[in-house]
Amino acid sequence: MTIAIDCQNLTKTYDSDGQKVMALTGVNLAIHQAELMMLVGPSGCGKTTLISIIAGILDQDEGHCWIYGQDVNKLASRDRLKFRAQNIGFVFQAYNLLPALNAAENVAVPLIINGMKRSQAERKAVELLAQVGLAERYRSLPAQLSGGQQQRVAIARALVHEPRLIVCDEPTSALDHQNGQLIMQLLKQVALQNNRALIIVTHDARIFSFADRIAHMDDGRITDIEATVLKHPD
Ligand SMILES: Nc1ncnc2c1ncn2[C@@H]1O[C@H](COP(=O)(O)OP(=O)(O)OP(=O)(O)O)[C@@H](O)[C@H]1O
Repeated sequence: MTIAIDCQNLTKTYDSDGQKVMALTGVNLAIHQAELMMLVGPSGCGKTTLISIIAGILDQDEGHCWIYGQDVNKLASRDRLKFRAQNIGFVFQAYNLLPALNAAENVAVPLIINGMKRSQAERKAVELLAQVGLAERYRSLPAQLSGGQQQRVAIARALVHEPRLIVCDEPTSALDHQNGQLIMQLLKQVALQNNRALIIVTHDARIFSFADRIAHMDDGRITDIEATVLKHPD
């Protein structure tokens, strides 16, 4: 199996009002191509910090993280932005939609950043919104959508440019069972496509069965990695 993401000995300390907070204390984690890895653990154990480093949004203090062979930390900031825009889709816990743009315009952003013409990008965005069950709502502003609908827009935005790596922080937290299953089927289908990889932070036990492996985290490190026994019927 070919490795997509290789984290070695990652450490990260935050400075919080003069106090040092050790968020990662030496994380080693490898994720294979075509794999869906879930990351679970108690609040504050470092999950968001780890996936932010993997996604190139945050710098580690020590250690290395190779994404498809590229040590993103070593790239100059312009090249890093380009690498991220082309290769990584990120679903934030707080969705981070742009409030002045409607759903289709929000989803089109990664395509436009990567150089696609606006009209073509918005057409593709509408197609993806239909896949997440929002065909009728593409003209709505984020404020006109429910939390679950905003979450689905954020997921469509993370997938639209077909990135090789998709990183999701609690992607089903605002979704009911039916929409949670729909989104996981879509994410799983995407992850299994040639050479992609997917990492999902979640507390949602209803979706554990979609994982290929589950990494358990505690106190800033990975404590255990289990291959899932239960496979989803789909
Ligand atoms: N910007 C920051 N400044 C200071 N401390 C931070 C910052 N971000 C995170 N921390 C601290 O680092 C530790 C790890 O936080 P992190 O958000 O990675 O945990 P988490 O496992 O994702 O938590 P949750 O499940 O609650 O989202 C926590 O102790 C947190 O308080």
